[in-house]
Formats: sequence, structure tokens, C-alpha cells
Amino acid sequence: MTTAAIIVAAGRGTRAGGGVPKQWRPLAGRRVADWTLERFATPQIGYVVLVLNPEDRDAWKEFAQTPLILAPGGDDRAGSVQNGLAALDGLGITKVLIHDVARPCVSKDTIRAVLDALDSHPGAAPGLAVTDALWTGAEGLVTGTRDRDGLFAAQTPQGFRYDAIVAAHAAHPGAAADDVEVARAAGLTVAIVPGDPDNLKITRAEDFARAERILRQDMDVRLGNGYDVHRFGPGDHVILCGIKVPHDRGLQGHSDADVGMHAVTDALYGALAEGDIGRHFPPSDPQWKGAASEIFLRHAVDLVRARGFTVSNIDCTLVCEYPKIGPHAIAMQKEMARIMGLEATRISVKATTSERLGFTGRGEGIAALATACLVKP
Ligand SMILES: Nc1ccn([C@@H]2O[C@H](COP(=O)(O)OP(=O)(O)OP(=O)(O)O)[C@@H](O)[C@H]2O)c(=O)n1
Ligand SMILES: C[C@](O)(CO)[C@H](O)COP(=O)(O)O
Repeated sequence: MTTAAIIVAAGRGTRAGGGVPKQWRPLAGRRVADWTLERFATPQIGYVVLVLNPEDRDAWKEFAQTPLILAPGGDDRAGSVQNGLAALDGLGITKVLIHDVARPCVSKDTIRAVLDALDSHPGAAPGLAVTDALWTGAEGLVTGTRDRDGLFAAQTPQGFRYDAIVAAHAAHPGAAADDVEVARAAGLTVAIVPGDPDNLKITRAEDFARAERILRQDMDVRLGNGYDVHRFGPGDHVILCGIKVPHDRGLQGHSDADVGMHAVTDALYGALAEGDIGRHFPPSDPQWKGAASEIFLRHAVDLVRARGFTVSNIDCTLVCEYPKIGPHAIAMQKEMARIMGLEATRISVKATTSERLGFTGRGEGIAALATACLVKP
């Protein structure tokens, strides 16, 4: 049985405003679309189709590098779904889930419930029973009441047997509120599985704050700190945060003595309770003699990802009188961001003197402190 998910992400998010379509706007440290895609990254789902608006050129380029199948958006939601279904043609799909990118808080339990219900029904979708009284209204006045019994608020993912929903869409060329409407018009029965109040659709500007609260309540946030010192010795440059800085002395160490990168690497290991660089790259091992510290940082970042975390941000402070760090700080920030595969805005590199006090003040060496923040949704 091969299961696929289609994430429709070609809308413009006009009701949410904000200048950028809502799926590309930041939410709790990532973009809305990243949260949504992460929810469908499960072994139960063999293929994920991301339906993109042809105008979103950066997204096309970015996601071309991933295992996602990309499909172009249609003029309306139903058109986008049809293009997503077509992209799965010939792959032997039996069950398909169709989900709004604008519902980033969907739980894996909801996804599982829809998939399980498809074992006994051709369609299934989460619905929330309406609990509030219902009115009709006009011009700010209540004009009547409606019976709420048997009414549900429709959510996604809406799941279907693949061949049945392809045929249903082909027979329903016009607009539709959702895929359940399309399926029912074709005579398919659709089971209601319990909806989740947290599975909101970000529709208006104020929905971002609620979605952020929901996502943050389940987040695992870890902090780590790192501290390192290297003494000066003979040389004509130092390597700091991956950048070669001319100086009348060099830093001594078993590796390239990049004290800033070592502090950052130790902060990452610390956040994972994984010891420090020495545990992973023992100084007694000759293969690390003169090694580029990039190797250590990459190892720590890979470990972070393997544990399911992402690096939210890094703050690194170098302590020395000389060399002056300011002219190189941006290059250091960019280099660390490149190595870590992060946006440069998530990395801070700054410096301070120790007012000529202590070993850094006497110019005997450089110290570095770093803090890392990791998050797991
Ligand atoms: N032509 C379209 C229109 C909508 N969608 C997607 O369908 C879902 C419907 O949610 P909605 O809140 O209506 O999204 P938008 O159409 O982006 O919002 P708006 O109506 O405010 O512009 C969203 O995931 C949206 O990206 C789509 O893929 N293709
Ligand atoms: C499919 C849907 O999410 C079900 O609630 C919804 O109908 C799509 O969004 P819209 O706001 O109705 O366009």
C-alpha cells in the first residue's frame, strides 16, 4: 500500500496580509510551510507533493533540492489539488491525504486517524463538532438562530482512496470548498474522524499568534554553553570562526586553534548533553593534528539534526585586545552560517576586551564564549 500526501501551497494568503504569502512567513522559528511539511515526514507516507504557485520562484528553486515532488498551482484550491493528484499518476498510490499548507499545527495523531479510517471508508477527514450556538446576522444584528446539531467545522488532511478522488475531481470541474465536497458529489462516503481545535487554518493576521502559541507549547528547547581558550605563540595570523585574520602571533593548539568555533561547537554538544570536542575528537588522536575546526562544527550540527533538533541561534563572544574583531565579524558570521547550513541572521559573532586585565588583557591568548539554542518541535 503506497500512501502520499499533497500539500496545497499555491494560495496568496490575501486575508492574512503581510506582503508575503502566509506559507512563507516565519512562525515559531521556521516558516509556516516548514512546520507543515515536517508533520508529513513520517515513514507511513511514501511521497509528498508540494503544490507551488508559479510566482514563488525562490520556493521552486529551494524545494527542487529535496525529495518532494513539486507541482504547479491552479487558479483555485481545487485546481491545485488536481495538479497535485496528476503529479502522483503512475506511482501506484492507493491512499492520498490532501492538506492545506496553512494548517501547520496538525498533529501526527490526526494524520494517523485519517489514514486508519481509509482502511474502511473511501474517504475520511477530521471534523470538529460545532459547540457554540449559531446565529445568522446582518448589519451587526442577529437575524436568527440555526440548529448546531450535526454541524462540523471541516479540517484537513482530507484522505481518500487515490483512484476514487482522481475520478471525483475529473467529474467536478467547478470550484469546491474542499475535497470532501468533491468526493461526496461523486457519491463517495466520507468518515468523520475527531478534529483537533489546535489544527487551525492560518487565515487572518491574528491566527499567527495562536499558531505560534500552539507550536511552542510542545517544543523541546535546549540551551548549551561553550568556553575555550588558546594561547598565543609564533605565527602571522589566527583563524577565528573560520576566518583567517592577520596578526603578529598565531594561536597554539592541537587543531587549527579556532577558539571561537570550538566554543560554538562545545555549546552545541552541551545542549545535547554530549560532552565536548575532546570527547568526539580526542587530542591524543594524531589524525586531528592541525585539523580544520570546520570538521568539529559540522559533526556537532549533524548530531543536532540526527537528534531531531534544529539550531535556532548561536551567540559567540571573542575576548581579546588584539586582533580587532569588528572588521571581520560579518565574514565570521557568514562563514559559520555556511558551515552550519543556517541563515546568517541566526549567528551572532561579537567581541570584547577584558580592559587589559587577566590573560586576555595581557595578550597571552584569546578566550571565547558561546551559547547555542536548539529546538525540537
Ligand atoms: N489557487 C490556490 C488557492 C489556495 N491554495 C491553497 O489552499 C489552501 C486554502 O487555504 P486558504 O486559507 O484559502 O489559503 P489562501 O488561498 O492562500 O488564502 P486567501 O484566500 O486569504 O488568499 C492553502 O493552503 C492555499 O495555499 C492553493 O494551493 N491554490
Ligand atoms: C479545505 C478547508 O481547509 C476546510 O476547512 C478550507 O475550506 C479551505 O480554506 P478556505 O478558507 O475555505 O478557502
